[in-house]
Amino acid sequence: MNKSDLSPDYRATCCFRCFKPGTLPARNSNVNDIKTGQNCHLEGVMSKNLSTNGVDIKKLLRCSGCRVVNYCSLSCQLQDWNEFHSKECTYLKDYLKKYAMVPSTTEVLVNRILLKYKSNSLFKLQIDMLTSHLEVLEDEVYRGHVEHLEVLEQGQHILERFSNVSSEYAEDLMLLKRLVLTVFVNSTVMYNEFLEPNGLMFDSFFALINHSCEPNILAIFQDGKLTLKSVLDIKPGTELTTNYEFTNLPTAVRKLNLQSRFFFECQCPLCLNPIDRMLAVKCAGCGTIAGSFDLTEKIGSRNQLKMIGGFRKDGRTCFKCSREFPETFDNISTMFQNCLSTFIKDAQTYQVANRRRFVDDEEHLIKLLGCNFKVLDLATAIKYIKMIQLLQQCAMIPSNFYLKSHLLNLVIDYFSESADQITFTRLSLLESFNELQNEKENSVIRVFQKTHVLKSIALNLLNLTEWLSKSSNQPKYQESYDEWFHLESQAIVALSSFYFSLQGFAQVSSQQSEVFKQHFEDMALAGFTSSVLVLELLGSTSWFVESYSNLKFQLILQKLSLLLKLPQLSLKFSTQYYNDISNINIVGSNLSKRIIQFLRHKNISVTPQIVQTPTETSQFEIIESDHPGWLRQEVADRLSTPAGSSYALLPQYLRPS
Ligand SMILES: C[S@@+](CC[C@H](N)C(=O)[O-])C[C@H]1O[C@@H](n2cnc3c(N)ncnc32)[C@H](O)[C@@H]1O
Repeated sequence: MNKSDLSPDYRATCCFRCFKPGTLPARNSNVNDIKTGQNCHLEGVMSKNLSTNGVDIKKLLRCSGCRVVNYCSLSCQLQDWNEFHSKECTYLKDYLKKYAMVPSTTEVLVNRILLKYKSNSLFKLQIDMLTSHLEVLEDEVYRGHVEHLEVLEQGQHILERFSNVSSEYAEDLMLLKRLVLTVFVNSTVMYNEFLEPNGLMFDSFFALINHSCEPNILAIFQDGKLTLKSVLDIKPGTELTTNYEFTNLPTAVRKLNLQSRFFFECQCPLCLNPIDRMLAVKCAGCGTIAGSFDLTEKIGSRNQLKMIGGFRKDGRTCFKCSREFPETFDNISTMFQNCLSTFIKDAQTYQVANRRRFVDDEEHLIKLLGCNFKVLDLATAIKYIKMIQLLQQCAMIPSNFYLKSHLLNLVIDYFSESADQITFTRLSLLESFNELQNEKENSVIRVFQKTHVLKSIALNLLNLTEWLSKSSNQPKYQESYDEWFHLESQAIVALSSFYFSLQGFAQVSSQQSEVFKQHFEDMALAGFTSSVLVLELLGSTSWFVESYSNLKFQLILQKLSLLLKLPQLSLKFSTQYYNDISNINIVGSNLSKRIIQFLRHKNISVTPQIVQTPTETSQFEIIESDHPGWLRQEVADRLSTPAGSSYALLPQYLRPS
């Protein structure tokens, strides 16, 4: 769940009924218009499987009545027709006609809920029970809360469109308003097997589960079904909690997001802890947290890294185990500060805030900041908010593979002038990759452009693979280094600062630093980081296995060295680099297969380990019942079995201790 996921349109990527991946029908595809006795409109024929670079994706069938929804098969289309679509088809058609655009996924969902609400009394009862926060939003005071503006604006748009399309809706605006809010507060973004978002789900029982930043269950979507997995041992009677917000964001960011989308102040132990574990510096020896950055404090102040007694007086020795930190407290603080400043600069450059007009509105801003930020002048405060937004966007790259697909969306949103100028799906990336292979003949290295992020990344990947195929130093890469860095800077700097502040930096003792330096110089890091970014963006790889922390550290050091204007390091090719690449753990990524093919073609041997996405353990379907208490008890009872070993792929913080 994330507020930015409220309204994307997923219909072009999967079947509207079973969520199997697919692509839109070709515009001039064969039309085979079959009308059944039930007036079901069918357009297109099931085409041969598209096979691009080994990806098999079916072309979808489009309903020729509304031309809005798509299905993978006739059977899905008929099922959907019987349950919902026959009742919404005309409405969607009118909508398309009136607005020359298709309604967002949220709108379609609200419409379906409304239909069921009116025809099913049990469902109506369940919906009426759910939290909508309508009262809060009717309250003038809350309307001034900037963090709710986005939700309010979206809600308002939906209402306007609904009532413009159909007079029926205009008659019952109050109900519609409540349903819209109910959907906002209670719906969940679904993910496909590649962990890419592919729809919005509403389940009146799942909606009863509260949030925790340390949840005990994880919602998984498979084959159109919602499954709950325990991520901790759960004793019968324990309240089930899931995470509405990404749990590995800094506390301040999590809280802001939860407040703005779900209207509550999280009081979980993690949020109440003054130490923000996402911004903590830990001792590599004993794990003691030596300090933690506090985003609520004034930017520009040295006090940003809070001392909490983990360092001895010399500022670089662990209080508990006497291990020496690689840097003094002050240096760490300064470095972190520098990373943050870069964020701010980037944010200004790309005018992220332009998309969030309210940030520039002084009055709103002051309301948003409230008393916590009195110390900030307005200009600093604006910078601060921009930075928070960037953190939100960038902080989610590492460690949690459930975030990758989300990042993908953010990247589209962030880098493109208009989100629909670029379709950043796996398929399009692969296509661009091919396209660029030809372009590469001319040795063009593109400077990063907003609308060309996809191509730039693909090109970087191409550079990387070419680079890998040669054993000598490549001076041209040295020349293009700045461009590469530019391309990656937004995401990578964020990543660096986070990992630097997390375990990465502290894992390196001073004894190791020489070794690292050598290793670091030896690595073709610019290429490396590109490849990681690509793999990460594809959302289908877990990070690494053996080389995990090591490589991550390389990445961090490199970026930090640039930020801190340390001497440029030469970028030499090394066999170590191959080894590291081959250690990447691949979760069925087609792009990864493509890379491997490419590398093999260049006579580079790679033996990736294929790891399956976690599937089997502790799966329980949610079955409709008329009593929510039943759900909790039943599921809690069943989930009391210890979480099994198949959780190895879960993010660390979700693993049973
Ligand atoms: C999906 S609903 C969860 C079910 C809700 N508690 C109910 O009884 O209808 C989301 C809403 O529950 C409340 N909520 C969920 N988790 C919470 C938490 N950890 N602390 C406070 N309120 C929470 C918030 O009001 C939020 O908007």
